[in-house]
Amino acid sequence: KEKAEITKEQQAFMKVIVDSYNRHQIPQDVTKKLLQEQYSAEENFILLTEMATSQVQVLVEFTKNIPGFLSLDHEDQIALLKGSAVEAMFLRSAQVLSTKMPNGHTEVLEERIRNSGISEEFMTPMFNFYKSIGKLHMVQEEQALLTAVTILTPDRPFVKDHPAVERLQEPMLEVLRKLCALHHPREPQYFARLLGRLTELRTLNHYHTEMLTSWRMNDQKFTPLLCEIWDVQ
Ligand SMILES: Cc1cc(Cl)ccc1OCc1nc2ccc(F)cc2n1[C@H](C(=O)NC1CCCCC1)C1CCCCC1
Repeated sequence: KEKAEITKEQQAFMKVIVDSYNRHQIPQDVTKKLLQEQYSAEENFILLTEMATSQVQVLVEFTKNIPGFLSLDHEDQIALLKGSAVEAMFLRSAQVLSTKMPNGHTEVLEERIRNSGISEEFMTPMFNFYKSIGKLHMVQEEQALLTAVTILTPDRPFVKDHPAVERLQEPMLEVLRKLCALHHPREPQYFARLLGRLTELRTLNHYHTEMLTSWRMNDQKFTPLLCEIWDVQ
């Protein structure tokens, strides 16, 4: 019995993370802009760098609210942020695309993304991921916790104190497991499928530098923050 119930302290814990996630939602201005018109590859690249730059800043604020994060070794805090920022961007992009929109808007958005300047070879893995996230119909709490679980992945490059990160990730996974059972009672494998998406996310991480350098334009410009996060320039 007690295994399934979300305890009082888990509820409090989850509230901190979900409130912070909601406070830091990227305003849907990227979809509004993309729905307005098909921009050139150059304009789209600038839009991406603007959105990505603000998303990283938002991610840092969200991460600071994760209970216990700020008591981790400072270099490990940086390593976790650097190691998860791209995955968090793709996760956020997937969540934006799977948001319910008026009829036909999602199709237009997909079309604009397909013609944005990202080279063809990355479309399939990217949209496969978006579709697989969309099919999960995650509730907000699940989205927030999945983002927190992604950030607190112990085996990122340069993380020294793995056990300390695992100790923070474990309670997060426990609450997420209970949430999945609560919101998807008829899908006992839902939690496992959710975690399976994190594996797909890592493969997208693998492509990201090529996605940027192969963008259909010359001499891409990056903000200093993105040079850190995107391993470019
Ligand atoms: C995240 C990411 C990383 C790399 Cl390397 C390459 C590409 C990419 O995003 C693709 C991508 N998938 C999307 C799905 C829905 C959507 F509304 C926008 C999406 N985007 C790009 C974007 O603005 N993403 C930001 C969304 C908010 C959080 C930070 C990132 C737009 C940029 C303008 C040209 C059309 C693609």
